[in-house]
Amino acid sequence: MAERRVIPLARPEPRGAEPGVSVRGLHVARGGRALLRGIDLTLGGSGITALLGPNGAGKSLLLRAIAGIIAPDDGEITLAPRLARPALVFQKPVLLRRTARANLAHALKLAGQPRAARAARIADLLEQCDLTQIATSPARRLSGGEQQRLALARALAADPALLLLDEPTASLDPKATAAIEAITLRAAGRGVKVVLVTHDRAQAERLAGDVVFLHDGRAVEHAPAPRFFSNPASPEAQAYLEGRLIL
Ligand SMILES: Nc1ncnc2c1ncn2[C@@H]1O[C@H](COP(=O)(O)OP(=O)(O)OP(=O)(O)O)[C@@H](O)[C@H]1O
Repeated sequence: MAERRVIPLARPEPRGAEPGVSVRGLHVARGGRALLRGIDLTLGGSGITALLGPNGAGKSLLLRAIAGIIAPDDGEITLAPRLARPALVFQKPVLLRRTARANLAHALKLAGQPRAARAARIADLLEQCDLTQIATSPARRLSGGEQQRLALARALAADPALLLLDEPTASLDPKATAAIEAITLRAAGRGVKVVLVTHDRAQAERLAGDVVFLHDGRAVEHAPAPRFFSNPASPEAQAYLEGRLIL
């Protein structure tokens, strides 16, 4: 009989041994400028990894490359088969100009979910993301936080094993941020691998099991979060964590 898993609310620890995302010699250039410059990384198949670093470091580009929506100029990215269909959530939610429920119905249809199963799944997603009360509201009338919860619900519709979040709370207030963080932690608790781009060091401390610090197109450091925050190894990360500009 299948074992039922209890969903922990605490920060999930990375299971380091299980490979998830492998990035080898990744280079991305645009307009003759090298933007990602030889990134080598191995991320575990579960837990939350934060991509942290100053503006322009290359965090979003790396996330998009992992998502497969930008092509490397050199190098390769390999996803474990289980993670092969990632879902991506942007800072500014991209939603259909229809109700919250219709947005989820559309996502489920795209995910190939049989029509008969959709209603129950929509109810589940609305519940998970605290959207049940506003299911019939037009998405464009929702607050920023509600729209982002809907974007997350839509991303979760296809039951992805890899969730890629690009600054999902950057324009949200603390309460809305807390709601997004809770959904993220619950997803990770169910075994979804999360890669989170954030500017917010405190958010990385709250959520992440491991941190990749990027600077100037390079992954300068990759460490377990407690070690990264208490004892960063690279001068760049030390400067960043002390609030100094890295020139
Ligand atoms: N399509 C593009 N063409 C030219 N330059 C680009 C393109 N996309 C990104 N860049 C540049 O690549 C660098 C890295 O961008 P990226 O968005 O990945 O940074 P980031 O670390 O996510 O920064 P931020 O936190 O400000 O979003 C920046 O200097 C950016 O201006």
